Amino acid sequence: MTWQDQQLPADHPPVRSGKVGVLLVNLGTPEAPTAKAVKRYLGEFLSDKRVIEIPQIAWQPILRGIILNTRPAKSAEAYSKVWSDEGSPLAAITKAQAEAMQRAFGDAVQVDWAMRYGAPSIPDQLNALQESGCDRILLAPLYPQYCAATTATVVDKANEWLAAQRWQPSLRTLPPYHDDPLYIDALAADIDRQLGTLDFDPELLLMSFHGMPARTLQLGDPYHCHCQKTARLLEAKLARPGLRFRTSFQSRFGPAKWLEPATDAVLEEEARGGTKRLAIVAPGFSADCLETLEELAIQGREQFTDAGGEQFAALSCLNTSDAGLAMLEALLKRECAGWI
Ligand SMILES: C=CC1=C(C)c2cc3[nH]c(cc4nc(cc5[nH]c(cc1n2)c(C)c5CCC(=O)O)C(CCC(=O)O)=C4C)c(C)c3C=C
Ligand SMILES: [Fe+2]
Ligand SMILES: [Fe+2]
Repeated sequence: MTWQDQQLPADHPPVRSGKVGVLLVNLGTPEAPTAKAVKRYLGEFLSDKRVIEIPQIAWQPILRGIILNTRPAKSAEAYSKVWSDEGSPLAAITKAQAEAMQRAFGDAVQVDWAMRYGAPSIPDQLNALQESGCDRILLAPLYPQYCAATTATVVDKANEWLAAQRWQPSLRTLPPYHDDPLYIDALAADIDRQLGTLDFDPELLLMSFHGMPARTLQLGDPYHCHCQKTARLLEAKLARPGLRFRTSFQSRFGPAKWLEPATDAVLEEEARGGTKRLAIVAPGFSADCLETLEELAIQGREQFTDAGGEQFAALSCLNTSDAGLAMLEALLKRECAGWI
């Protein structure tokens, strides 16, 4: 018998049950498609030093004086076009992914989800996991391609929380999975399935990844290389006669040079060059969100057809597809080796 098995005094803090926790994390999203909610969200997101890598003393006046007074209204309008009954697509899909993983793992593991910016926050969800008895937690940033602006800031936030704990749980982090056969095979299967439902045969499959400032490549961020490797492996897996592939980077922000080619420029160039039928996919996004549902599916279609393109399809992200959930379950279970 250990001392923990004996009668505990009434003022004794709770003793943990030795459960495993899994926390799925994605970027974050506003609470509502309103300028006020978007302003709060962008204020937190764009104040992150991992996202905007210029000295805060120079950046904060630009952010508070210009960006947060102009961008929220425009972004809120875009969000309102994709908002669902369950709220922001990014949050709703991440929640559904966590619920599916909870069913797959069963009672021995507690699965939850968090947003890096906005709610539910990483510290709140880590507290909840710990309170429900988890002493081992797998932190899973749902970014296949590692990027300091996404993956690293999730780990930073969790470490900040960890630093404030007397009794820390053991923490593991899901590594980037940009070239993992589980991921490439899931993408290929789901893209193949979706291409089979189209009423046209695309000439081009454009693989669009979220952009980053070009200088982050020189600074040693592997993001660009991870995207290129995903694209190369996916192309090899999906190759078929008559289908060309291209890779591009979307969602440019600010005046600095970003990774190229830009998705909007490629859509226009392809249409002007005579491509009539195009499908676009965003393999770097685990869940559909503003950047895929509005920027690609709505604006992208307009850019392509305005420049002479005729048929356009924006494919869904892995979301809660069979292939996507099976991949996620396999990745997470592998990372929990020795724990469950
Ligand atoms: C998938 C990886 C992502 C990287 C890399 C990334 C870098 C990055 N993003 C911005 C600025 C914005 N991104 C916004 C939305 C957004 N970004 C990602 C993912 C990555 N961003 C997602 C999943 C989303 C969608 C969120 C949603 O609510 O659906 C936005 C907000 C929308 C807007 O106002 O346009 C901004 C701003 C920077 C500056 C950056 C790297 C430096
Ligand atoms: Fe972004
Ligand atoms: Fe590279």
